[in-house]
Amino acid sequence: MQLFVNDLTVIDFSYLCEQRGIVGESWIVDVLLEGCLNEMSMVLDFGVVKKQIKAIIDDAVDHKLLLPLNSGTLRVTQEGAREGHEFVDFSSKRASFYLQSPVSAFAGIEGAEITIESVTKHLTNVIKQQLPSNVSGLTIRLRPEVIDSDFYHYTHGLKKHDGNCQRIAHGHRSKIELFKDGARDHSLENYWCKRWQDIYIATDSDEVTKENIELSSYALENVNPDHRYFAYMAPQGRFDIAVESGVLEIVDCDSTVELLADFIARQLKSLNNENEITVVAYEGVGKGAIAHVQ
Ligand SMILES: Nc1nc2c(c(=O)[nH]1)N=C([C@H](O)[C@H](O)COP(=O)(O)OP(=O)(O)OP(=O)(O)O)CN2
Repeated sequence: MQLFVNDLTVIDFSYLCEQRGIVGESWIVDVLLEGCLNEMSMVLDFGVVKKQIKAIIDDAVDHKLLLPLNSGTLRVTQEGAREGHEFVDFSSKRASFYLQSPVSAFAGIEGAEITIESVTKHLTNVIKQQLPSNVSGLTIRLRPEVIDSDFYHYTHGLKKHDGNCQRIAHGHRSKIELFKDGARDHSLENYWCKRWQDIYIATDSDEVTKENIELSSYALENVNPDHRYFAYMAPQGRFDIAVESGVLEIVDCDSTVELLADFIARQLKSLNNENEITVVAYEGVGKGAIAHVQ
């Protein structure tokens, strides 16, 4: 007997890519289970699938930075890091990135690159270990949202969030809808999606000097004048990141979707003073914020 739950959850995360650098991503998760019926005449209670399997998936990859463990340009070390923290150093064709975070903010994935296949394999292995004995088969399907307009991938961290969004390098794949005097403007959307393609969004008040950043000794020897430094303490621990300016947008606000919508609206208003601007900004799949400027 087979049992399915489509749209079980959305995983919002970032990953390191040798070509693209740091990439924010959102994938919808569908689950198919196979097995014989238990004493309740069920393969597995939907309640268990929706709570426990979702929790296993969240714990494994949601709001984390996924590390391609076999990439030749990745270095991971705990030497010199705070207790329970880790340093991650990575170089890509676009830029190099250096981080310190609590270990729980990272997830190592086998392979030289992060793909739907490598993450599916990772999740399948983790979930299989925790299934009851009557469940013999598990198929995980990960898929990006179908979007018929422009979208961007961004990475950020929310230091004031009391959950996993405080992690300094998690991200989203998000669409955006922009309106000038009530009319949709696809060329403006295209401009913002190019500007924020594979971008790291940092808050100006989190910027620190090189003297105050905590990174690996390798990172401190290899940063270049183009790197900017961001760090904060949050309930889970200390977070640090060095990002090159070519892949960075520094905003004058927290990077909640409300304030990103407002940031874009303010920028557009300054260039289109006569027009009423509306920004519908998504954070991942099916949720977001709307900002209006008259
Ligand atoms: N009002 C807002 N709430 C939250 C924001 C935000 O910008 N405005 N942002 C976040 C995080 O950035 C987070 O990445 C998004 O969280 P979400 O996917 O909703 O988190 P969960 O994993 O807890 O939700 P699931 O339904 O389990 O996917 C958080 N909140």
